[in-house]
Amino acid sequence: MIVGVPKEIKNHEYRVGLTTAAVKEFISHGHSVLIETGAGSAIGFTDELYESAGATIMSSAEAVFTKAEMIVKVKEPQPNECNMLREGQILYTYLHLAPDPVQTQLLVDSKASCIAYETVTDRFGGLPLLAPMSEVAGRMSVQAGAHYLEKSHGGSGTLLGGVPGVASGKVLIIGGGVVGTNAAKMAVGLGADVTVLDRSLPRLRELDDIFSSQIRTVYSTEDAIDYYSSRADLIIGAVLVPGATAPKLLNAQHIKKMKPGSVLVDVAIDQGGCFETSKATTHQDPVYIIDDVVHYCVANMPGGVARTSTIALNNATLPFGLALANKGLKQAMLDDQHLLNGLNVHKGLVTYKAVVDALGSQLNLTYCPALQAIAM
Ligand SMILES: NC(=O)C1=CN([C@@H]2O[C@H](COP(=O)(O)OP(=O)(O)OC[C@H]3O[C@@H](n4cnc5c(N)ncnc54)[C@H](O)[C@@H]3O)[C@@H](O)[C@H]2O)C=CC1
Ligand SMILES: CC(=O)C(=O)O
Ligand SMILES: [Mg+2]
Repeated sequence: MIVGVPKEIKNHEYRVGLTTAAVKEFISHGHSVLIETGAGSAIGFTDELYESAGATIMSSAEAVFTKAEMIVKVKEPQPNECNMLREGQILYTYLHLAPDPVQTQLLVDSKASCIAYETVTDRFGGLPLLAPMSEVAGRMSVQAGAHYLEKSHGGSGTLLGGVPGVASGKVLIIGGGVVGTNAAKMAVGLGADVTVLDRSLPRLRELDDIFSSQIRTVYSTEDAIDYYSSRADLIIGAVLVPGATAPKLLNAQHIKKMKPGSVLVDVAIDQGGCFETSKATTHQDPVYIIDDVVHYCVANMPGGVARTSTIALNNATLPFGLALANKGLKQAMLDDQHLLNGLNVHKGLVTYKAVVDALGSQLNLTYCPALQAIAM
C-alpha cells in the first residue's frame, strides 16, 4: 500500500503521523511511504532521516494526498485537507467529529474511509490510541494550571504545593480516567490537595488503590461539583463519553462562584469541552478570562511536547496502521472488532452512532453500522 504523511497544519502542531522508526516498519512490510517535506523537521525527524528510513519526500501536501492510498495524520483534517480526500482512500488520525459539524460534513462528502484514533478500542475496555495522548495531556494539565496560577500569568498567586506553614493549593479533577489519573500523579507529586470526581465507582476504587490516602475520591454528583468547584484553585476537566460531545458539568454560575484567579484547564475541549464557558484555544493564545477565572482550553495539548507525543502516539498507532496496510481496510476490520470501532465515516455513511446522535439534527446524516458499511 502507498502510505502518505502530510505535514500537520493546525496552529503550533509539530507532531507527525509516522516516526522514522514507523516508516522503517512499513517499508519492511513491503509498503511505500510518502512524506511531505518538512513534516517532522521541527522535532528532529528530518527529510534526510526519513529518506534513509526508506521514505520518498514529496514537495507538497497535494502530492501526498493524490498518490497515497492511506493518509496517516495526527490532528483532525482541516477543510483544505478534507477536500483532497477521495473515495476508497483511508484516513487514519484523530477526528473528534461529534462537536464538529463542518468536518463531519466534509468527510461525508469526501466518501473516504475515516478512522478516528479516539474510538478504536481494546479488549480491556480502553481506548488504546487515545490513551498515550491522554497521558501526555493529563500530565501537562497540571503544569499548565500551575503556570497560570502565577500572578503574572493572570492567576491568584497560589503555589500548588504550598510551603511549610501555608496550605497546598486545591486541585479538582473531574473525570478519573487516563487524563485524570495522570493529572492526579502530577498534582500529588507537587504536593497539592487533590480531589477526583468520577461517576464510575469501579474507577474510583482503582484510583483509591493507586493513590490510597494521597487523594480524595468522590462520586460525581451536582452537589459534589458545587461544593468542590467553589473551593478549588485549579479544576481539570477530564471526562469522556467515547465519541460523543462532552457533558457540560460546570455551568456559568459555578464559574462565577470560583475564587478570583483560579484556573480551569478543560482537557475535554477536543470533544466540545465540559465547562459551559469553554471555547477552544491554541498554543499561540492558550487562555482567556471569564469572571476572574483563567480558562485554558487548548485542543491539541500534546502538540506542545511534540517529540514525546509523536513517539508515544506511534507506539500505539503502528500495529493497527500496519494491519490496515497489510490486509486492506475491509479485511483488517473484519479481523479486528476493535479497529472496526474506529471507523466513523465510510463511503458517505456515518458509521459511529454517537456522531449521528450529536449531529443528526443539524446535518442530513445517514447512519450505517460499521460492519454493514464495510460489507457494501
Ligand atoms: N485537549 C487535548 O489536547 C486532549 C484531550 N483529550 C481528551 O480528554 C478527555 C478525557 O480522555 P481520557 O481520560 O482518555 O478518557 P477516559 O475514558 O480514560 O476517562 C474519562 C472518565 O470520565 C468519566 N466520566 C464520564 N462522564 C462523567 C461525568 N458525567 N461525571 C464524572 N465523570 C465522568 C468516566 O467514567 C471516565 O473515568 C477526552 O475528551 C479526550 O479526547 C485527550 C488528550 C489530549
Ligand atoms: C487527542 C487529541 O486531541 C490530541 O492529541 O491532540
Ligand atoms: Mg468569581
